[in-house]
Amino acid sequence: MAKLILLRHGQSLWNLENRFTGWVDVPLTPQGEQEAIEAGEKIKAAGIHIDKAFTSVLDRAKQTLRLCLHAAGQTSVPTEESEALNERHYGDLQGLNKAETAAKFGEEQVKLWRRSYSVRPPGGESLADTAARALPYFYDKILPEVKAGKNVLVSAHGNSLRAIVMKLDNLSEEQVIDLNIPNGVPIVYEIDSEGRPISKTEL
Ligand SMILES: O=C(O)[C@@H](CO)OP(=O)(O)O
Repeated sequence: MAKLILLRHGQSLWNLENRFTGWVDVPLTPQGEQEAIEAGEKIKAAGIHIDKAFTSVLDRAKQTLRLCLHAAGQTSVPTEESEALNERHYGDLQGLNKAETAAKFGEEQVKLWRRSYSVRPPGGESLADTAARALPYFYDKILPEVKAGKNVLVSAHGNSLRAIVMKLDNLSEEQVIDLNIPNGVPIVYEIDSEGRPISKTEL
């Protein structure tokens, strides 16, 4: 059965500095590079051959994909990139420190901005907004490849992947609040020819 592998980029500079990142193009840290390499080593150890890859247009996802595929020994995988897979746009919060923002606006408000389905951070996208551009791309471009039997790797972001996992795992708006996607951990779904997830494992 074909595999869909979802991979959040490795630790970025602003993950390390605890700053809202969104569409700001920050690089991976050395730890983030190592996480991407280890993700590739795990894919290799699992004997998974990647037929097709997708990434956002942001450097941290592209860097993660490149390091991962190199470590997996698979450097000539056809790849498509799209803004549709970008991180949620964090609007006016981009660049601000998350702890300082919570101290200013309150923990509850910041949790709503960060993890709720429909609350928009000021000037930015809610998870629902992110889903509204990530999911059409997922269903039009990514899932058809998997349904056709290809193993597909998607390198993207905490919130664009939350939107996809919410659908695949059939999570409610309440359940998605507690969904966090870890950096650099390949999440492997087996998908049948109808596009239905049959199993889910983390490498
Ligand atoms: O800052 C961001 O862009 C994202 C991912 O790091 O943050 P959050 O944890 O709030 O989804």
